[in-house]
Amino acid sequence: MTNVIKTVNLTKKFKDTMAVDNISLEIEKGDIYGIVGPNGAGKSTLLKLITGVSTPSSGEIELFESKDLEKGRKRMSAILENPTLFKDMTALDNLEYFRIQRNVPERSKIFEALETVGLDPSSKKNVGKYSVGMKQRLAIALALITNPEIMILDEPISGIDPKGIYEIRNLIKKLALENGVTFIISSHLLSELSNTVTKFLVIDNGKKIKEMTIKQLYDETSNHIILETSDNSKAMALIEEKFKYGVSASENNSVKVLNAGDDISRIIAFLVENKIDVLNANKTHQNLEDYYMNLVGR
Ligand SMILES: Nc1ncnc2c1ncn2[C@@H]1O[C@H](COP(=O)(O)OP(=O)(O)OP(=O)(O)O)[C@@H](O)[C@H]1O
Repeated sequence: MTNVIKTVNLTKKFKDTMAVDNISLEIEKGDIYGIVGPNGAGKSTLLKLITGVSTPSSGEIELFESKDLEKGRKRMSAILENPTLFKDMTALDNLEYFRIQRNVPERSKIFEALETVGLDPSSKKNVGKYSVGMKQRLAIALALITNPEIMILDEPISGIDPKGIYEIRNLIKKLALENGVTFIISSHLLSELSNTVTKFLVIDNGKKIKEMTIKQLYDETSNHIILETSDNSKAMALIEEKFKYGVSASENNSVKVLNAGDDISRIIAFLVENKIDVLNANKTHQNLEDYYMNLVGR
């Protein structure tokens, strides 16, 4: 696979603050790459370094496997803060303004972009009357008119209602899958990104805490077992002794066996051999926010 973005020991220091501290990452074509971290973790600064809004104190960036960043950044579009949209103009007129400003010759691009994000080009409604979600879709349309291969969106779904989030999510996935656009999107919440990204990086105090694919996340968080048995106390004692897994009493008169998902059949068979009836046995997910809080600790 082709690396479209690579950073090596990327660092940005502001006086006493290490906003980005030695971050190395590799993002492949078509990835939807999430950057997650609490307030002040360094997410925006990292995005600004990649887009060239800010210059690194040290470290390196490669775009499309090249150090020619000026050329690479022409193939990238970013929405770092709420873009300035003209509130008393329609979506179409806003896009027309930006098309001319950005020297995009084909007028058809603005219709294509509106269609992609699901906004009606013939709408007479001024943008000032748009919901937050519609404004975000328009911002994405605006970023699309230059046909970017990389899109960088700083907190694209904050402040949007669930329906709006659903639409933005599907839009990002569609663009990644059908058009091969590579995304970097940031968020405070792992749960907000987990339905969208293919891979993510958790940062805090500018440092890389954990990088994993979404599959690894689900493997790590879905590996517990919830059991209902005819004798929970005895079941807990036997499982702990035989398998050395952590066990605890769980809600609804059940038993939770930690990180034991791969042994579910052996555990059931063992309990039955020991004359304990297993009434119910399921693998379960750890709450993603709990998992995330364990990683960042705040
Ligand atoms: N221009 C600047 N001058 C001085 N310090 C800065 C500057 N920009 C960011 N910082 C500091 O760098 C750290 C990282 O900030 P950054 O905005 O990148 O975090 P963030 O993860 O995007 O936070 P948030 O989610 O609150 O937007 C913070 O401690 C911030 O105060």
